Amino acid sequence: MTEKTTAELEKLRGLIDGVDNQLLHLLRKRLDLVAQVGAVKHAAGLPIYAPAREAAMLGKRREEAQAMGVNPQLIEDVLRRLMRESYLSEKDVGFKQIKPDLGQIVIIGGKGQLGRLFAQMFSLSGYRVQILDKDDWQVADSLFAGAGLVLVTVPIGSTCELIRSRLGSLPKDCVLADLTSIKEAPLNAMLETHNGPVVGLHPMFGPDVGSLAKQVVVVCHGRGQTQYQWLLEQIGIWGARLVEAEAVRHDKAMQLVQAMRHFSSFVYGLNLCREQADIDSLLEFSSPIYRLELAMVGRLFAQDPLLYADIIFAQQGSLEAIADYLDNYREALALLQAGDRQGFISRFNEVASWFGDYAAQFQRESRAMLQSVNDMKTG
Ligand SMILES: O=C(O)C(=O)C[C@]1(C(=O)O)C=C[C@@H](O)C=C1
Repeated sequence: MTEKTTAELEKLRGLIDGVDNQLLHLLRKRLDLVAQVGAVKHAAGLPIYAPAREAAMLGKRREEAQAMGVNPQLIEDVLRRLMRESYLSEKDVGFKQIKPDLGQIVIIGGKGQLGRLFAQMFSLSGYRVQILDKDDWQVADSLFAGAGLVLVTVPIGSTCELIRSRLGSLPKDCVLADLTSIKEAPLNAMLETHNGPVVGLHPMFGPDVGSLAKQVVVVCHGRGQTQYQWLLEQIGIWGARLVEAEAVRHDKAMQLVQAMRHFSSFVYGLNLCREQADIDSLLEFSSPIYRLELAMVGRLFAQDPLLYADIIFAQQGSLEAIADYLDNYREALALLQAGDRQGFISRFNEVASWFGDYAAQFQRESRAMLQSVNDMKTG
């Protein structure tokens, strides 16, 4: 590089540093304003996540960006990242308590990660929360006596047995709910055991989400909705979207969304391990999509095997869904073994037309994800 080039670059980089510093000051200002919005919302009991405001704001900023010769997607990306920060900061002021006159909340299995997250969210909303873990059963009766909600979040394998053997004498108005990732069996166990209000919930996220804004919680109604409506509203205040479903339909979807998905990630990892694949080389040669896939598989093995065993072994139907998957794998492999390129292409087209417009939608969505995977690269 010539001295002139170095000097020019230095000067321009100095100006960029100045602009970035102004951006930082603007960010600080925005965070402070959002903190004030958080306080106003807390007082009024409004949910963190305001989709209509977000859509209007993004639309306006995109238009303004266009007029200024700035890529509209750039301002949208920046604002979406900023709003993620807003969800976290609004959580700091706590949440409006929808049912102040509720007795205490007892979380069975509250020392598990998901249990701890819900305990934190209820505490941030002003409720008195008691954790009942496996060694605490001697105090269970006294905790249940004043309970307005008993929330079960224990491993799937022990959920129904625990409900039937331990929860037969809750106060009549106490809401009984669970967070199990299958719904039919636990819901039936709760309905048979407790005569009061019953609802099944399935949070469709892991315990490391940070904020519940935009996360989905599936709701399977049991009995006495008017008595647990406050719980649904409370979850809405935390920013989550409630999706109502029949337990049977939910469980069927989980065979694909969870059991089959996790099982194939498990086998993918098992295969890499048995092949003694060199992860460093894989990463070095990886395209963004491969890196994303590797991250998705690898993250499974950073977690508790019991959790995944629970999910995969929970339903007989999952075994069938996984067996079907294996059949399709074998059939596709046979095309390869027979050198049947045309057969492969015609299956591909069959699947593409089945996906229809979703294929293009998924391509658009994954493009943004892949770009952020690439942005994360250093060196
Ligand atoms: O305007 C609000 O209601 C806010 O909470 C602020 C804000 C933002 O960061 O701009 C954050 C979250 C909402 O979903 C919408 C907008």
